[in-house]
Amino acid sequence: MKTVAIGGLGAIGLELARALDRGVEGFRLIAVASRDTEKARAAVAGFRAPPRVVPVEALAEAEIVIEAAPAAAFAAIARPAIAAGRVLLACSGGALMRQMELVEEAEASGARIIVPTGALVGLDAVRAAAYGRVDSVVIETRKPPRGLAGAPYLERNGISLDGLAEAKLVFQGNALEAAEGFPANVNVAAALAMAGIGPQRTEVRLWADPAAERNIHTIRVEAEAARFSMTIEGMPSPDNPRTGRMTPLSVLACLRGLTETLKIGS
Ligand SMILES: NC(=O)C1=CN([C@@H]2O[C@H](COP(=O)(O)OP(=O)(O)OC[C@H]3O[C@@H](n4cnc5c(N)ncnc54)[C@H](OP(=O)(O)O)[C@@H]3O)[C@@H](O)[C@H]2O)C=CC1
Ligand SMILES: O=C([O-])CC(=O)C(=O)O
Repeated sequence: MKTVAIGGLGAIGLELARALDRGVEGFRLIAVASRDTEKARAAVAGFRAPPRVVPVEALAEAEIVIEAAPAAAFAAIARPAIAAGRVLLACSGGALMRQMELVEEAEASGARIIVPTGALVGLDAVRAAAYGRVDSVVIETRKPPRGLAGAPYLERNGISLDGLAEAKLVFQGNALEAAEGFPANVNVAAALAMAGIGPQRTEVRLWADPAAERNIHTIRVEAEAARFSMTIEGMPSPDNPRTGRMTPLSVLACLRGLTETLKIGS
């Protein structure tokens, strides 16, 4: 049995905690941390085996630490886990991409940092293609306006999405600029950039679309070995419209992949 701890109990973290409590072969949830300790206690109170509610630094007691908190809380969860040489599953890929010195720290401590595919599709193909020449990687994301509300880039540039009548291209730039401007929205772009040709060369286009009922991500890759495009239309989570329901499922698949005898896909 590998021990697991979760930092953040929102749309992703609570789903994962519930799934682990129902039983995921080979893994046992021992601790959780969140911003509001009382809320966290109440959330896990009815569990079959309630995990301890601990401060974020104590999550590193577990062999596997799942980070599922806002980007601003990423380092507080990641650093102790990395220092203790743990396996860190990081949902806030954009935050990681902006603090890549953590990867060097992990190398020194023997920790591993794993970014699940999350709400995206096709990172296996992107990683494989990146062993050869890749000419371009583009991601186009389309979300209902409520899934983008409050992003720092929109506020800084005075872009209002209220009463939007048709789809609007709200951002075009590289993955680093996107992660800075939309920390709660473009973790998929960050994961794509880290899987492929890096944040400077990965192009991001972000649309607010009042007709969209799903979070739609299309990637287009031009590489020497292959040209491919893939689209995923994720159902927004009922708890947080910015986050797709695929994300906790992807983290579960990633977790199982750490130990399963037969593992399909890279
Ligand atoms: N890789 C991917 O494909 C995707 C990644 N994400 C990213 O994953 C992360 C989690 O997303 P999601 O579950 O939707 O987010 P939510 O906003 O639904 O939940 C975040 C949770 O973190 C808690 N929290 C807030 N501050 C802290 C803190 N300082 N320390 C510990 N916990 C804290 C919140 O507590 P409280 O409720 O008390 O505030 C809440 O329980 C985000 O960074 C998001 O952008 C999201 C979607 C897809
Ligand atoms: O869930 C999604 O569609 C993607 C998302 O929010 C992110 O990348 O942060």
